[in-house]
Amino acid sequence: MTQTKIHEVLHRASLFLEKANREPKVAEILIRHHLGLSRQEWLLALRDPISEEKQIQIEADIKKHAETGIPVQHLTESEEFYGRIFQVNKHVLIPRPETEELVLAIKDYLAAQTGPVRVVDIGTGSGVIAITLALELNHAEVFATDISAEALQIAKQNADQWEADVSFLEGDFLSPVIHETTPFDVIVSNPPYIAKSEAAALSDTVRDFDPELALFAEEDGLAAYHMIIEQVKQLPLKKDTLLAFEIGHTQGESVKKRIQQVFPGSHVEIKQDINGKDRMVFASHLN
Ligand SMILES: C[S@@+](CC[C@H](N)C(=O)[O-])C[C@H]1O[C@@H](n2cnc3c(N)ncnc32)[C@H](O)[C@@H]1O
Repeated sequence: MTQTKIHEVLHRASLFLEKANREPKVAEILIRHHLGLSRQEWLLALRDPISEEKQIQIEADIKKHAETGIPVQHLTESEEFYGRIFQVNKHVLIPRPETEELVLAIKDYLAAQTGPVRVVDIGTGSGVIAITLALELNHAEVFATDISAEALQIAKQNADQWEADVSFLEGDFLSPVIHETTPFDVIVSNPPYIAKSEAAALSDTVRDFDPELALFAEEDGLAAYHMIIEQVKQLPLKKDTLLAFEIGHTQGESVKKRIQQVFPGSHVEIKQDINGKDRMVFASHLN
């Protein structure tokens, strides 16, 4: 009897997902996960036989994903961010590629800085922004807050795994660092920014699986920005302190206007992502 090959399972699973209106690429990710294959090993292994036991496990996950929309990252409990694998679970937002662009833009902003930098990441979730900045910047002192104790637990595990030095603090946006007396160089946040009214239009993969706390905000999705901007006013600031937000693509002008109202004379720039959509707001000269 000829044994089933990996590429045959891939073909079958991809077709199944396509018919279910799901992304066929998920098949490769799940098969690699179950077989413990890296991207490099994958191509070489495609013609290898696969055991019946593994086929059953893979098919069960493919079916679950097709039927419920459960994100592949929840099945593998991991996601790559900025070239590193991070643990994720139902308590944290699955990190998005747009947020990698935010980290890159912050690195660019700090490129000329030679000394140590102080960073606070607000609503850290899985910790990807804080941990990546701690690892990518020279001599960074990094703080990260979240209101979710469960999210902070995952963030701490990720920091331990990557040996990143980050102080994680539980609390409301900037509250845990509000009494700091030394100014931050970077105040960064990818806060919840989706309006509740948009929930129905979201894909089930997002709406039913990312934590509500990570997705939705009042005031048409702007409430978190408003609260954070008010809190920034209470912090000691330097001229080149950067306030960096990830935003929903329609929110740039509203967030910019609010920053300029609270900090007249500030320099505020709306930045686009790789798809040409407004995705970040960077503000400096806040004092
Ligand atoms: C959009 S997620 C971003 C997660 C992570 N920074 C990322 O970019 O993948 C927003 C995060 O803000 C947290 N959050 C929501 N409300 C908060 C609040 N009032 N204070 C602190 N964190 C909050 C959520 O728990 C969630 O982890």
